Amino acid sequence: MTAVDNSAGARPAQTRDVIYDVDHVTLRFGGVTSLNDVSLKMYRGEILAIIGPNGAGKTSLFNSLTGVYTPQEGSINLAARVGDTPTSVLGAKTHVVNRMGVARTFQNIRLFPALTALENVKVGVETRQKAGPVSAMLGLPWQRREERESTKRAYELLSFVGLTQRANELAGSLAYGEQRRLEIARALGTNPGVILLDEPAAGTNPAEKRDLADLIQRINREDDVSVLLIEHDMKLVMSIAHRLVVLNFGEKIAEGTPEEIQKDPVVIAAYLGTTEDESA
Ligand SMILES: Nc1ncnc2c1ncn2[C@@H]1O[C@H](COP(=O)(O)OP(=O)(O)OP(=O)(O)O)[C@@H](O)[C@H]1O
Repeated sequence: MTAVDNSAGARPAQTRDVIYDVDHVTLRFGGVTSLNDVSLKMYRGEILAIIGPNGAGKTSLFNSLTGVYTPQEGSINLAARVGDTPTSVLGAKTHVVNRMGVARTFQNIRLFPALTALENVKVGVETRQKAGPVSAMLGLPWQRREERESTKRAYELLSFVGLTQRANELAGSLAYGEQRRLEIARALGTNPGVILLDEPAAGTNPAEKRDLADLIQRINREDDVSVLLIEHDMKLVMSIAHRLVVLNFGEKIAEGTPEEIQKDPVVIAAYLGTTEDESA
């Protein structure tokens, strides 16, 4: 992996503009506590990674941030776009959280395989438009204008993720790494302030991982979208994240820069499966 300039990490600390404010969140499923009193802040402009061993609670956190789950305790406030007033996401439906400026990709790719790459991105873009099926059928002038704008924006996004040449191919026929990038393009189509990427590098080869690392940094710099990332590939995470939050057994055990996290004995013990006492 090439050396990466993480200096943008200084930006959030200066502005302290909070996107997500997670405060003392606890999420239980029957007897299982998947998040235990977790607090964290995500700042505008940053690439923040959530890491931790299997079952640590990373996906539970993503699901709580996007309205899929409603934690029993604590609060989660969101101000995704510049100037937004912090608003609780607890109890909000996922599509409402999306409209509040949060886009997401999933561990298991969720494209429409029988639609073209272009059509998949247009689905994302059109969630922001006002035309419904009736006006689309009637072909009203503003509806036709929206259609043109949506096609133009979808082409821009395909170009941004390097898939212009694939625009008219079925999503299901694209290579795995291309599908991952297409999912990101579709998510960006909803014009988010923050994008949540759930294991974007899963199943990709080393060249695809490098492309992905580059793409995530471009989203953050050129498109000015804050990025929250779950990723098991430590090399990738450490090369692009400004900050990391580490979960283990549903609890936040550490938070800091890649350099701080890499040498944190509590984190090392969690990944090696030992307790501090055992490793002493
Ligand atoms: N819908 C659910 N019902 C019951 N238990 C759940 C549910 N979702 C998550 N859990 C439990 O919560 C805990 C945390 O799971 P979660 O999927 O959030 O971890 P993770 O860090 O994302 O793991 P992985 O890296 O393996 O994806 C696990 O014990 C899991 O079994």
